[in-house]
Amino acid sequence: MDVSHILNDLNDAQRQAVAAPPSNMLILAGAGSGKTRVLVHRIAWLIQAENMAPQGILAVTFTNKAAREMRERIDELLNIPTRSMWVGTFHGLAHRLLKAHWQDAGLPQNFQILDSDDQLRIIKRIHKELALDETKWPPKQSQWFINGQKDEGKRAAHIEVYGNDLYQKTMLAVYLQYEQACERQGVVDFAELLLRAHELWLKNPRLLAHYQQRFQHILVDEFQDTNAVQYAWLRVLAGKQIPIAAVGDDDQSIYGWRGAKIENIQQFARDFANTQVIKLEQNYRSTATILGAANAVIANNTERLGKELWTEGGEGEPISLYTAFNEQDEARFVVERIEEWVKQGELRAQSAILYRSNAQSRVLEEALIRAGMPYRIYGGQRFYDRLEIKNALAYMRLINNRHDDTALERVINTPTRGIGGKTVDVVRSYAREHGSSMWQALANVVEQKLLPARASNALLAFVALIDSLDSGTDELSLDELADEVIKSSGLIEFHKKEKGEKGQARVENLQELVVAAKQFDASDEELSPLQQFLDEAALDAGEQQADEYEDSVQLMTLHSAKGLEFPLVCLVGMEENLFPHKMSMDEASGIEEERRLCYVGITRAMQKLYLSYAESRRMYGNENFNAPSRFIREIPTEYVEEVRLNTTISRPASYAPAVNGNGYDVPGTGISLGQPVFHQIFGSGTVVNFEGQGSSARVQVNFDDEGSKWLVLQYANLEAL
Ligand SMILES: Nc1ncnc2c1ncn2[C@@H]1O[C@H](COP(=O)(O)OP(=O)(O)OP(=O)(O)O)[C@@H](O)[C@H]1O
Ligand SMILES: [Mg+2]
Repeated sequence: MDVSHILNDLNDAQRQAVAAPPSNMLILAGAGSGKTRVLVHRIAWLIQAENMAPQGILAVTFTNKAAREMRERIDELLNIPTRSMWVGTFHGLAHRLLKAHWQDAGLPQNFQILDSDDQLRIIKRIHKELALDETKWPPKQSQWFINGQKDEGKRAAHIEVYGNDLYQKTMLAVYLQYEQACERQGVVDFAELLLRAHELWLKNPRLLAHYQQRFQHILVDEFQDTNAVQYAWLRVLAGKQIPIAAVGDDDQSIYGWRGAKIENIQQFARDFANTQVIKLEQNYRSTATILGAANAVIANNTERLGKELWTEGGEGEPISLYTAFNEQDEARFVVERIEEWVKQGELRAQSAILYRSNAQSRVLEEALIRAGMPYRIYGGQRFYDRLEIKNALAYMRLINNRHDDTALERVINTPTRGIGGKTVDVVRSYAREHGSSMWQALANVVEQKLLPARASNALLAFVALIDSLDSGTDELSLDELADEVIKSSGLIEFHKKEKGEKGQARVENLQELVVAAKQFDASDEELSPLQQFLDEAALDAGEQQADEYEDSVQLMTLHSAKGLEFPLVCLVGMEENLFPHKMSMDEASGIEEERRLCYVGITRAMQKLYLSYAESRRMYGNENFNAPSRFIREIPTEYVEEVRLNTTISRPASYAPAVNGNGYDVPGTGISLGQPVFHQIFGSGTVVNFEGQGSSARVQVNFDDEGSKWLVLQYANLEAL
């Protein structure tokens, strides 16, 4: 068998890594040096040259998308079926194991994955039951505590409270109740997936032995961001016999806040015998200018293992730096640059806008919409995270498992069907007192006449609805069921009646769910298609969005950009307090993690990089005046060119009479573009456009929940926020 093609297009160091005899290996190298490429070629090599069976390969990637791409690349290189290969994220692989061995893992067969919203909902309820004051004990803090403990491999039973520490005592009480609630409902949160998968090895030596025989090689990408449980899981699985190849870059460790441990890199060579350490030093991704800037920024970090990166690539264009007047101006600038890019015949999909916080996306999205430019948010408000989709899925979850209280609470009165908060309270307390699910409690509460007749009837109607939907599941295909659910539940009618674009979008999303169900490929014969669909929805969380195939600008947070590359990158919001983030500034290690995030951002760019910051920025309803980010100063000036534009926005300081639609202030009204406002009916939103002036002025407001509306200022009674 000719294997030479697997070694083509690799440099010497890469080739050495790809073709090495199977052994423990650590590839430690900077961004764009071909780590992921080496991993893919290594797998192909192991199969073709070392005769390993595809099912002997276990590969861990950082996202589901990366897993799909890895499989495709191997298909291309080898032209053999790779379905039996295990490729996925830690969470995906853990889920697969738990589904296959639910009994050994102590889980119900139809256990559900709990996403972070639903997790918070359960924790809120526990806080209520424990009568914790929400201002003193924010549920988010408990959520953070619980997940942090699980990431460290600790269950409530493992936690010792020292002395009379009120914080620890309280957190432990919440954690204990939370464990019970999850157990009762048969739900598993993200951190739990990993923890259970790890315990599965420890509790079932025979099962472990089975997988140790099956897998002949383990490979891990983005190793610098593995947390304690993930590392322990790998270590136990690998044992002394399975070689493991890990690739990573300590300078790109950006999930410390979620428990990732850079130290795992140093630990690796100690824990895995005869580890061969390979360094890759040539960058193939970026121009010399971009690489020079990235190297200069990261050089300011003290805690580094130390690596060199060089490129044969040319100098390329300078990095452009734009000082925007405010966030609207910044968004407009970025969109114009991308328009220019597209005019030169380039693809939109080759351009990316990267930002530190999700909340920054809205203004950018609005500017893109105004310019009629398709865009896609990668890893942001994902399809399966959208409210209407989660509601529809909750119905399906309830059909699948009546004891899923979280799903029940979500939809019992959505859309409204006369089951008020008080009724739900009665059902909830009943369930709690009797240690039953809410579904069981429903029947008892009605039977024992604990509620007024009207409330009881409403509950009975709800029970009948779910039962009748369920009775159809055997005959209906998955998409027919989804269609039936969105119709019979009243969800689609409800959103149709909602006015504005948002309602329309929600209706479209629900219809899209039926399409998704139709396209769904239920491959596991042992589980019902519904169960598999729900699992996939919860796990994949819509990394694949509806418009994936349309040529669109890519928007994402810096965290989601890891491992990706784009010819054109716009890195926005380069301001102190925003990036580096305010929350990180108290500790040196926090700043270093932000700097690594900046290094990740810069090194995503292949040809051209734009940096921008806004002198004033409205976020979360406040106007902020932040200094330019320190990371800008850390880039040597020789790489940077400042952009000056004739901006059409006049600054309030040098107030000039505004022209319709062009100026900043709406003349004679005290309202300005970009201003957050509140409307009695439509809620909060932002002024994005206007016509006329004074008492005849009309303004266009983008409401957070109600979409965009034109309002006559005089009658709208807008409250400036
Ligand atoms: N020997 C090579 N010849 C040509 N191109 C290469 C070579 N090695 C890598 N590349 C290209 O360089 C780019 C970066 O490679 P890759 O994504 O594997 O780097 P990485 O080290 O995984 O980066 P990151 O740290 O950002 O994940 C890719 O476009 C890849 O195809
Ligand atoms: Mg990579």
